[in-house]
Amino acid sequence: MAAAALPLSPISHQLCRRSNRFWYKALAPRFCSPVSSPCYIGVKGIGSSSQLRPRHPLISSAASTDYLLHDVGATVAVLGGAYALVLIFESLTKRDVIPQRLSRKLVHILSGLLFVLSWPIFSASTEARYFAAFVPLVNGLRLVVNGLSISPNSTLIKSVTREGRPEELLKGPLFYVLALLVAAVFFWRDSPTGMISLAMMCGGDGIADIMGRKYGSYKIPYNPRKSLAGSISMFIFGFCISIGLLYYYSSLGYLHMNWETTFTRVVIVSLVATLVESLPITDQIDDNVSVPLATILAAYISFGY
Ligand SMILES: C/C(=C\COP(=O)(O)O)CCC[C@H](C)CCC[C@H](C)CCCC(C)C
Ligand SMILES: Nc1ccn([C@@H]2O[C@H](COP(=O)(O)OP(=O)(O)O)[C@@H](O)[C@H]2O)c(=O)n1
Repeated sequence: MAAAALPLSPISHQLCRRSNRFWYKALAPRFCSPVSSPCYIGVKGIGSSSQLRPRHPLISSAASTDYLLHDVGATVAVLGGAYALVLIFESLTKRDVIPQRLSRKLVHILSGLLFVLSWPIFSASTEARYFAAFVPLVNGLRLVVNGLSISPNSTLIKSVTREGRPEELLKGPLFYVLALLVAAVFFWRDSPTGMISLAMMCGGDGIADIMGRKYGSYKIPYNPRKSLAGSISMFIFGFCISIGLLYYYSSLGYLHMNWETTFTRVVIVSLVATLVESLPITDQIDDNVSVPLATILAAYISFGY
């Protein structure tokens, strides 16, 4: 059912823009596509003016077909990239080019960041985010199938687990791909929140392990299992990658950042993520849950979308 256009006052326009943008964009994009026009009150609720309109009757089925073929192609390409990435690092580990532990962390860092960087290859369709999210979904299913030893794949297990036990796939790695899926579906490429959460989980948390193990002699007083070097590395690397992603998506026209305030906001969000990661809660909640969740909360409060 198409939404009904009801012009709203400027204040309602702003309220509508900020208060419903999140849920409406994530859950109702199949009914709407971006235009500048009055707010809408429709079956699914209120959507902000710069987001929503019923699918235009003049958008031809040919255009929809083009979008569909474009997104299917992009999905196949990114799925192939994911499979190749794991294979490459498994091969490097097999040939003793790099140690297994470093290989796993590099997969941790590169998988999510390359996934975020791949989002612009998907179409301008409002459904494109779901095609992108299909990639972590397939990899999540792959982790479950292998984690339950239904059909164990030694390449995946060697490249992604600490000790080579299949059931390890059902913890950190599975939470990791679920975080990628959430970022794509609920935030996508026109919100800083999802990309910053992945910058901190993939880049920040990943480098913390590498630098912490190598230079982490000075331990954190409240958590002897983590070190100051690891946390400082997470903050710096996560901040830099976050700014890099925001600049990347701004330069492509998906984001319009106020850079005078953005740096400060990303510093605050990076500090929150680093503090949460340093807490002695790993036995209760995996870093691949606590870090993205804390980052999403901090970034959504800070940026508002
Ligand atoms: C090793 C991984 C997580 C473990 O985290 P932690 O326990 O060390 O904190 C990463 C697992 C990656 C997964 C097997 C593959 C994910 C691929 C991704 C969905 C798409 C990447 C596409 C890109 C173009 C390569
Ligand atoms: N802030 C941090 C994070 C990790 N690390 C080091 O990296 C190792 C693995 O960290 P972790 O338990 O968070 O590993 P993942 O859950 O990220 O795979 C720790 O045992 C520390 O040696 C650190 O020194 N400082």
